[in-house]
This record gives sequence, structure tokens and C-alpha cells, in this order.
Amino acid sequence: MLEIKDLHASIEDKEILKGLTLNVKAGEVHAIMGPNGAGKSTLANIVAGKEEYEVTKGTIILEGEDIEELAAEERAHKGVFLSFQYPVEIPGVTVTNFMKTAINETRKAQGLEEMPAKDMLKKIREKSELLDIDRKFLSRSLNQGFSGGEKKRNEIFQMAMMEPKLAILDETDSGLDIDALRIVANGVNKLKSEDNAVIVITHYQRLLDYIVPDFVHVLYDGKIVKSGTKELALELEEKGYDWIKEEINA
Ligand SMILES: Nc1ncnc2c1ncn2[C@@H]1O[C@H](COP(=O)(O)OP(=O)(O)OP(=O)(O)O)[C@@H](O)[C@H]1O
Repeated sequence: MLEIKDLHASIEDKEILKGLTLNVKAGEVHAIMGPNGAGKSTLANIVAGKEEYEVTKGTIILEGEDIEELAAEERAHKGVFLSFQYPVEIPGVTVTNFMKTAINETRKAQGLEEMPAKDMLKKIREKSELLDIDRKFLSRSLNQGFSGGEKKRNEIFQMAMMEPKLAILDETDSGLDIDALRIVANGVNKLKSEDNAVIVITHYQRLLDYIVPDFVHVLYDGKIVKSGTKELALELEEKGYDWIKEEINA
């Protein structure tokens, strides 16, 4: 699904990613952890195609295609979803209408016709039921006055509707409380399949109690320096990151 090889990237001439390699196969859930400033959000933004970063070396391959030259929007049309991609408040545009537009824009980019209204409604009903989303919520103005939990719920609903091939959830700064944690975990667990892959970036071991990743990686100083299973997340919670630093320098 996603193959990142020896990725180097900078922002304002400061190198942030320093030779990062990561392989994610369809059907897998990967968690990325690591100390503050290691480059986790940078990685998410670069895969999604945000323009402020400069890739100086390495490759990003999505389903066999080098996506490095593609704009963020084109990557989204190819099935890359990054949480917080649409954090805007849009008074007068409901959660549902926003979603309809986003889906039809993607379909247009893929050379498909607009989704018939009946199918759209069916999809909205299915996904909102799956995620336990209240009807009233769907007719609220996008993000206007949303609580942290409601923003999360909206984001997960967007993910469910877009049915991405690769979902990247950057939860490093989101200050998830227990409810939001459950919303995210529930969304990931219900939406993961053999055809898609999920990367969850988090500081919270607790989130991984609910999601249970296939792999856990430690991103440290711009590289993946250690990979393991859920046990690694437990070990990090118990021991912090210093032992990893020592292991690298040994
Ligand atoms: N737009 C930017 N301008 C300047 N420096 C940036 C920018 N974005 C990121 N950086 C720097 O890149 C480094 C990595 O940041 P990044 O947000 O990727 O780390 P992180 O691992 O996600 O950290 P955290 O766990 O604290 O969220 C930091 O030193 C940060 O200050």
C-alpha cells in the first residue's frame, strides 16, 4: 500500500526527516510513537502532500505509484486521508452537505458521475449508524461551535464517508479525552478492512488498548529507529524514550 524509502525532508532549511523507511501493507494498522519534535506530524503532512515541506531525498510509493509530485488534493483523490484535513468552520454548510460535495469532487477527479442522491443518503445513513452518529449532528454547520469530541466525531465520519485506502490519523496534539479516544478507536476498528491501511500517530498508549495495531514504530530524530508489536508501546509507556536513545548510541 505505502512504501516510504530513505525519506529526507526539510522545512525552512532545517532537516526534520533524516532517512525514514516505512512499509505499510493493505489490511494493517500501524502506530507511530516518539518523543516531541521527532517528526511524526511532519511525516503525516508529507505523505498527505502538504506543500511547506521539501523532500530532498527518498521515495513515497502509494500502490506502486510514486506520489511525490502529486498535490495534496490529487493524493486525496487517490485515497489518502489525513485527519484534520478539513478543520474549517463553515457557517451555513452542514456536515452532510460538506460531505456530499467532498465525495462528488473526488468522484469527478476519478472520472465518475455524481453519486445519485438516493445512494448518497443510503451511504450517510449506513455510516452514521455504524459510528453511532446522531441525525441532528449531521445537520449542524460544519465545525461551528463543535466541542473537541464532536470535531473528532465529524472527522471520523468524514473518514468513513471517504473510504480511504490509506488513513493517517495524527493524534499527537489532539488532547484526546477518554470519549474522543473511544470515538477514534471505534471508527478505526469499524472501518479497517483487508483493502485499506491505517497509520495512527499518537502519544497515548491507551489509544492502542482500543485499536490494537499490528505494528508499533518509534520515530526518533527523523527516523524509524525501532519497530515492534503492541508490547513495544507498553514498554515505552513504562520506560519512556531514554533507553531507545541509549540503544541507538550504543
Ligand atoms: N512549519 C514549520 N516551521 C518550522 N519548523 C517546523 C514546522 N513544522 C515542524 N517544524 C519543526 O519540525 C520538528 C518536528 O516537528 P513535528 O511536529 O513533526 O514533530 P512531532 O514528532 O509530531 O512532535 P509532537 O510529538 O510534539 O507533536 C520540530 O522541531 C518542529 O519545530
